[in-house]
Formats: sequence, C-alpha cells, structure tokens
Amino acid sequence: MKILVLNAGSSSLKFAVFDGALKVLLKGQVSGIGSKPRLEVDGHGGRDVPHVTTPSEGLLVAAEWLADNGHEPSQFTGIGHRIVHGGTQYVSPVVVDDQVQQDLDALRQLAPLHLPFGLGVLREMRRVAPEVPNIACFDTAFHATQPELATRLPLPRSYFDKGYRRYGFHGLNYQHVVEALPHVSGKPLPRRLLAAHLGSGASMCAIHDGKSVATTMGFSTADGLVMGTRTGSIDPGVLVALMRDEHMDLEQLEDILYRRSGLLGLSGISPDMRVLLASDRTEASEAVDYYCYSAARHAASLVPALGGVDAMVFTGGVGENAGAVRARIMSHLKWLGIGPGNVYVVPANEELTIARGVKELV
Ligand SMILES: Nc1ncnc2c1ncn2[C@@H]1O[C@H](COP(=O)(O)OP(=O)(O)O)[C@@H](O)[C@H]1O
Ligand SMILES: CC(=O)OP(=O)(O)O
Ligand SMILES: [Mg+2]
Repeated sequence: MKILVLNAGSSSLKFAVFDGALKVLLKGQVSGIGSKPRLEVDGHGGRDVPHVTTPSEGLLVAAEWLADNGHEPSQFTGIGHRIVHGGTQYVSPVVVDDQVQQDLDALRQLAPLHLPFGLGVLREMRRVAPEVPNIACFDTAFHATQPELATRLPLPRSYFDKGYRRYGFHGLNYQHVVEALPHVSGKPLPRRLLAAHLGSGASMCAIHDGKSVATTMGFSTADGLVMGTRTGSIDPGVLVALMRDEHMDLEQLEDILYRRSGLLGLSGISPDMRVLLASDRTEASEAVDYYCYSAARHAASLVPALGGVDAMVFTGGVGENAGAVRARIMSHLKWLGIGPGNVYVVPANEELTIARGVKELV
C-alpha cells in the first residue's frame, strides 16, 4: 500500500507519501505561494519556483518531482486530500465521485482562500489517475462533536437550516494533536485542553476528553483570531460602514477581510511572523502585540466551554516555532493558572490524519 496526501493550504501545497503502516516515506511542500515560492522536499533540499502563483500550479511542480523520483500518480493505492469545508453533509472522509465533487464545489465561497485550490487539486488528480480512489478529508469534521449551542449564530432562526452556523476548521490537525499529545507529554490526554493552531490561518479549540466542544473559527475561515492576512472576528457594524461609506462591493469586502488585513494590514510590512519578529520597526512590534493580546482574549472566550483549563497546546508554523509569541500569549493568561509544565508544543501534521482516513477507506 502506498498513499499520497495532498494538502492545499492558503499559501502552500504540502505533499507526503505514506506506506501501509502509515510510516512517512517522503514529505515536501511548495510554500511561499504569493510571495517567494519554493519547492522543498525533506532530505532533498529545495529550489525557488518563481512561476508558481497558485497551489494548483504548485501541484504541477510537486507531481513532476514525484514522477521524477519514482512516484507516478497511477501507482498509489489511494490519494488523500485536505478539503477545508465539508458543510453539514460531509463529517468523515469520503471517496470522491462526480456527485461528491459537485456537492463540494457548491461550498467554494465559504472558504475562498482554500476551496478553489483544494477542489482544483482534487479534480486534477481524479483526471490524471481516474483508477485511483481519491479521498476527501475535511477540516470541519473534527468539530461535528460540538454541542448545538456552540454551533449557533444569533441570526433569525430560519438561517440556521440554510447552513448559517458555526462549523470550525483546522480539525485535521486538532485530531492529530489529540493523538500525538500523550506521546509528547508522557501523560494521558488532559481532560480540558485548549489547543492553539497558529499558522497562516489561526484558530483555537476547546477540547474536552479529546472532542471539540467549541472553536474560534465559525461559519468561515475569516472568524476568530487575527491571522496572517485575515482580520478574524470583527465588529459587523464595520462591514456595513465599509459598504455604505467606503462604497466597497462584495469582492472588495472579501479582499480586505481575507487578504489585506491581519498581521499584514496591522503592520503594513508582512503577513509573516518571522519577518515581524526580526523587524525593529514600531509597526511590526505593534502588530505582534495586537496578535498576542487578541489570541489571549479568544483563548479566554473558550474557557466557559471547558469549565476551566488543565493544559494548553500550541501547533502550526507560529505556534511551533515562535517561543516569544507563545510566552506573550501565556503572559496574558497567567490568571488561568496553567503551570508551565502543562503548556505543550505539537508540530502540525494534517497529512497523517488524512493518510489514516485514506487507509480506512481503501
Ligand atoms: N521560526 C519561526 N518563527 C516565527 N514564525 C514562523 C517561524 N516559522 C514559520 N513561522 C510562521 O508560520 C507561518 C506559516 O505557518 P504554517 O502552519 O506552515 O502555514 P499554513 O497555514 O500555510 O500551513 C508563516 O507565515 C510564518 O509567519
Ligand atoms: C482553515 C485555514 O485557515 O487553514 P490555513 O491555516 O492552512 O490557511
Ligand atoms: Mg496550515
């Protein structure tokens, strides 16, 4: 058995090959898409790929590398895909046929930075390897355990049935964190765990006995924490004012909320936490201050869902690598009384959760 996993993020296409025992045989990524695109494969170095401007183009580069290194698409037992949104219908991994692809295509607008690419990658792999099962694994699925109270939006009742509700994202990695943390800590999984996924996108999740009970991303991937280029939660009155007073149309609104705000907007310098931490400009440190302060406020918003917090775990590019950011967030949360021995780091690994989903279905 040989499984290919493709993870189309907002700024990267990550890929990995697993054997039947879920041992990783190779791992690589085309990252920095939109800024400085680079192909990197663990143990094989990297090279700039300046012509790549979308994750779909990243797939061509990745597929070429895989073919050159003896991994033709048709040889895989199954191909797993990260699909950010499964709507209300898809809450576990599914083998994709035309009907599934059509259902998922209808959700595109709910995750404009991700779904167009994730679904494009999926369609392309079904085209080049029609005989290989392609399996979609959903970021929303882990949050299907939330109590209904946590999924409501305070709109008129009829909107809930139309799908206007809180879903939650980054679930493929939260699932991995739940499985990996006991190995990292050497202790059983804490009953009341607050998990912070801080990457290009960012969210936090209240995890009770290994299950999601609340999370900061809701209906869309624009909710909750301040991110690289996304606002996170914002006063809805501001959106009304932007449309009325700044004459923004739908596209401009989507652009400012998803692509021009967050760390990039606050600093006017970069969405990349590495760049901001290394900069000596005031705008950079103000953006980092705001990021940490806002993350702590969102962490606190999840405490009622758990009735207290036993441990905290950080994951994602920022969460794993930026000790200064972790320390700043924790300093705003001292009053929670989480001892330093109960704050953990687990490297993100969406690919492993996806590979497990594929293995179960092929
Ligand atoms: N050493 C580091 N220090 C601070 N931030 C880092 C570091 N390494 C990566 N990052 C941040 O992680 C972000 C990417 O996170 P990642 O989880 O890989 O993103 P994605 O959501 O695309 O999967 C980058 O934008 C960068 O700001
Ligand atoms: C769901 C989401 O925001 O993903 P990412 O952090 O990869 O952009
Ligand atoms: Mg990610």
